[in-house]
Amino acid sequence: MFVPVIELFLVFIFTTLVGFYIYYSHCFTYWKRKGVPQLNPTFPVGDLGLSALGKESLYVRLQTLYHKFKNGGHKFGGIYFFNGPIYFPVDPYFVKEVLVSKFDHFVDRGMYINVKKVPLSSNMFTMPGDDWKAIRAKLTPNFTSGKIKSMYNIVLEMSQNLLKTLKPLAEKELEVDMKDIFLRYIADVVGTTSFGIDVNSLKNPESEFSQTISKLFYLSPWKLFRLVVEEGLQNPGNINKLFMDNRSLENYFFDLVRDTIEYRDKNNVVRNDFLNILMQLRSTGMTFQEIVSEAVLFFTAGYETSSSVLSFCLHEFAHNEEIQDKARREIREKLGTESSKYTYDGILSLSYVDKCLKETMRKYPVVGMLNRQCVKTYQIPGTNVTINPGTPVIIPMLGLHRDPDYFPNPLKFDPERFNNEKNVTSFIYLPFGEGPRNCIGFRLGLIQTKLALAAVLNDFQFVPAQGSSRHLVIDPSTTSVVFSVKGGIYLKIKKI
Ligand code: HEM
Repeated sequence: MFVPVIELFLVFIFTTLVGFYIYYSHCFTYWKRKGVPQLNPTFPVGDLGLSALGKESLYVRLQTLYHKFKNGGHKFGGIYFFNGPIYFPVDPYFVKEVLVSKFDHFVDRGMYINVKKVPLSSNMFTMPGDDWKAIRAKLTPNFTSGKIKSMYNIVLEMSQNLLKTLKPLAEKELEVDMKDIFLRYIADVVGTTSFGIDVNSLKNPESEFSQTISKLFYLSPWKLFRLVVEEGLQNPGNINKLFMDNRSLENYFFDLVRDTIEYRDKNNVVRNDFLNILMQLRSTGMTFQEIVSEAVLFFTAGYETSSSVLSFCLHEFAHNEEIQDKARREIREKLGTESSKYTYDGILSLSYVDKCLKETMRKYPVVGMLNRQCVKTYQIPGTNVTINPGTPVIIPMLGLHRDPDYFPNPLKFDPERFNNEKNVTSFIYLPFGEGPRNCIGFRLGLIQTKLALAAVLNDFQFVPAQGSSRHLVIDPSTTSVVFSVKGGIYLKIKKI
């Protein structure tokens, strides 16, 4: 009696595994059956290759897939994240279809949201359809150049703190991790504008706020494992759970915002910052939970992105002395040498610095891909193929930005590419995304990076640290959503 039970059990296990394998392999025929070009997905990771094991950056992998489709003469294709199918436009015409022309078919990002279990998971970045439209409409008037200009003094004050932090390091001509310094500068700007508190992480890197946000971006292997089991990785949008499902962070931010709001209400404090704007929106029905979620979003969306752009740009300046000198000349000629007097309009007039930043964001698109989700059956133009609602879409930004057909010699840092903006074909250069769901905070992102660059270039010179590599390489094992470099970005800093 005993032996047949074991045998039966083994047969059951074997049949289940074979059945699962057959089902899983069948998933890899999804695009072929639809008549959409696909590559050679492999069991079990699909098209993710080594990036599934953290041995190649996901953005680099997507860049490889982009070239495989393009070299095969395809303008779009279908890829697989594990066994999940993803629509993958390659040609700018098809990119534009998703982001703008047929935006109503691709309104969502398909991000994980669960307001009850993970309250911070729901915000303007992640919300679907009508909820997103409503919040975007409410918040858009608060990101105009006029509103950002009214926050300029906060940015100016932080830029002066940045100089104070760098001065003693420059006097000793030390090699400094500029990514770390800029993270602290941006934490001070975005933390102050989003939460209305003096963050002070430039002066005090060990502050409670600094410690807490370092947890926001730390992802333990255990969390990743739980995510795989609970949600799967077939949809890139599930990554949102990884970041926002953290009870202690949640408590910290809820307490922080509650205390500040109570204080401001009690003392009639009005400040030119995002928190004030969100507080005013209470009259339109915005709840406390929504206020905290949006404040945390503004912080996270501006923090790693802006500090990465700044450190990448300085890295390029260090390796291109002439470009660094030309940028400094422009700053001093147009704005003088007292950076505490630089004005909002003055910063905007720095056209060469602007080109340098554009070229930085081309070479190192801090968010290496854009994502959307199909919400309405979409027919790919010129074909009978339809994309079904629920299908995720990925736009391979790194592939486009480093495509030699669009940007010859793509690893060369050449701000002159942007001399004539018309030369930069649209829907190829997408550092802030495009269409109705582009980056709402791009003005703040640009002003805080330009001002910091102007201030530090005016006072200091940057040269490569010993042994630093010419072209920054994305850390393959990173779980960060931004283009993240292993070991920081070290530069030697000298007083001028
Ligand atoms: C240099 C700095 C920044 C870069 C490179 C950047 C880049 C991006 C990109 C690529 C997207 C996705 C756009 C798309 O899918 O089409 C995005 C979305 C977004 N960004 Fe930024 N960002 C920056 C700074 C900021 C700042 C400072 C804020 C807020 C204060 C912000 C708030 C947002 C929000 C709320 C969204 C979602 C918009 C929506 O779904 O409606 N960003 N950003």
